[in-house]
Formats: sequence, structure tokens, C-alpha cells
Amino acid sequence: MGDRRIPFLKMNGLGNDFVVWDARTEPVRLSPEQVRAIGERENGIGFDQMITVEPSRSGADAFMRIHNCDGSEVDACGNATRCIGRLLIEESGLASAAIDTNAGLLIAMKTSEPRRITVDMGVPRFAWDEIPLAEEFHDTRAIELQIGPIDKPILHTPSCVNMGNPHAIFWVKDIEAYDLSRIGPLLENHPIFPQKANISLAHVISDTEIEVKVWERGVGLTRACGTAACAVAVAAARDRRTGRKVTVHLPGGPLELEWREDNGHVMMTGDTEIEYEGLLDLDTLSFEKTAPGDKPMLEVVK
Ligand SMILES: N[C@@H](CCC[C@H](N)C(=O)O)C(=O)O
Repeated sequence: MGDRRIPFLKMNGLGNDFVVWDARTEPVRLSPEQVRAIGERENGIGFDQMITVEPSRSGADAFMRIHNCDGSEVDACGNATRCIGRLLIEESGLASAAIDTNAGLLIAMKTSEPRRITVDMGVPRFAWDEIPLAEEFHDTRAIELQIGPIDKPILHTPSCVNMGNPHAIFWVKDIEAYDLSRIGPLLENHPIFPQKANISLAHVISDTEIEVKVWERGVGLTRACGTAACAVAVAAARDRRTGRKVTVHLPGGPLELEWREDNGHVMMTGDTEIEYEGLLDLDTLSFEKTAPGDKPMLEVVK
């Protein structure tokens, strides 16, 4: 029997963490059950998203496939785009990398700090059928949600944005006043969102600062969500709650966002981290850590 162990990288963007496979020369095929098992925090490697870097068919530097830890494949992940951008930039020695995704081509750019990457996340979409919503809404800045009495009146008119994936943003005075782990699943699975939605609670601190907590579709509460930060920044500027350049503060740290006036693209800048390198045994799904990442490994190798 051949060696059924495959190398992976464990990375994160502000604590939103990923297992990354390099499948550019050898394909990595895992069933949804295997993805869920590897994603388990107790017995598996543990991750929010699994990222498979594949050859690009469009001439980009690579194609990035994204799975949530519940096994579902999704089209966009902002924090992972920065992480994969960093890997491709370090590999090529160039100033930028073109990353193909199911949501379109995204460009990652190096900054003056090696771990900090800027990504052009493309243009946001606002039409009800592009978000998508189950019913026609002329204005998606405050859609009327039919929900139970408990979270009314505040949590019932989210602003909706598609950033390659669906987002609903609830403007609140205090993001800590809500139990997002309780209301997150109800809102994520609300029938108005036929493809479900990522749910953000957002509080505008000033013209340039927003505080956000995210319940991610297919994951749950995360330390950070890059596309949510983009969606919140765009929704805030669209409503003139802030200017077009803001810092979005997430539990895992800040992201710098700019919704450009000239081409409508959203630029996101933030940190990336390589946690460690490892090997996964495909038969048993056990793994070992083989090398440290950006920081020396604190844990003993399993
Ligand atoms: N963590 C991500 C978003 C990942 C996908 C999301 N859970 C979805 O289902 O759309 C990010 O940084 O954007």
C-alpha cells in the first residue's frame, strides 16, 4: 500500500482558520463526511474552511476551492483569499497573484509587511435575485423580515449584500446585547434566504470605524469573516452611515476596507498567519504537525 499521507498547511486570517491543500499537481478528493471529520475541533485538525488550491483553467495563478466545515462548497472567502494570495506571492516573488474562484477572479497584492495582504474583492451586488432573496425587494438596504416576536423590533430589517456569497447585516447599538449563537442559526436559515446567509451584527463607531460580529453560514460564530467585513463596509457607505474607507473591527482583529469610487471594487487589507505544516493520514484521518509556521509551535507534535 502506498503512502496515504498528504501534506497540508494550517493558516488563519485574524483567527478565521483554514486547512490548505496544494492540489495543483495531485488532486485531493475528499467526501463531505471526510471534510466534516477533518474539520472537527475535538478529534480532527479543526478549521472554519477547507481550502483546496487547484490549477487554474483561466490562466490565473491558481484556482481556490472553498468548503465550510459543515462540508458545503461555497464560492467566496475573503480571509482565505489573503492567505492563498500570500502563499502564491511568496512562491513567485512577484508583487501580486491572480486567484480564480467560483465567485470570479480576485487579485491579491503584497504590502510593505510580508504577512499583510491586500485583495481586490471585486464589486458587491445588491439586486434581490443576486443576493439572493426569495422575494422581490426593490431596495435591499432594509428588507422587512418576518421573524418571531423575541428579537423584534431591532433585528428585523437587515441590509443585504452579495460579496460572492450572501450577507445580511443588522445595524445595532450594541453587538454584545444579542446572543448571536442563538439567533444566528435562525437568521442564517430564514426562508427569505434561499441559499442561506452569513449574518453580521454591526455597530457604527464613527465615520471610519465599525464593530462587527459574524455568524457564518455553514460554520457558526467565527473570529473574523473577510467577505462579511466587505459587505458591512459597503452597506454602511451605501446608507451614508460611514465614508467609503473604514476599519472593520472583528473579534479576531481589524480589517481595512475601501469601496473604491472609480471602479466600485472593494479593497480589503489585513494580516495572515501560517500556524504550522502537517501531514494527514487519509485512511485514519489522524494527523501530525511537521513544521512550525510564522510562530514557533507551542504544542507538542501529536
Ligand atoms: N470566512 C469567510 C467566508 C466563508 C464562507 C461563508 N461561510 C459562506 O458560507 O458564504 C470569509 O473570510 O469571507
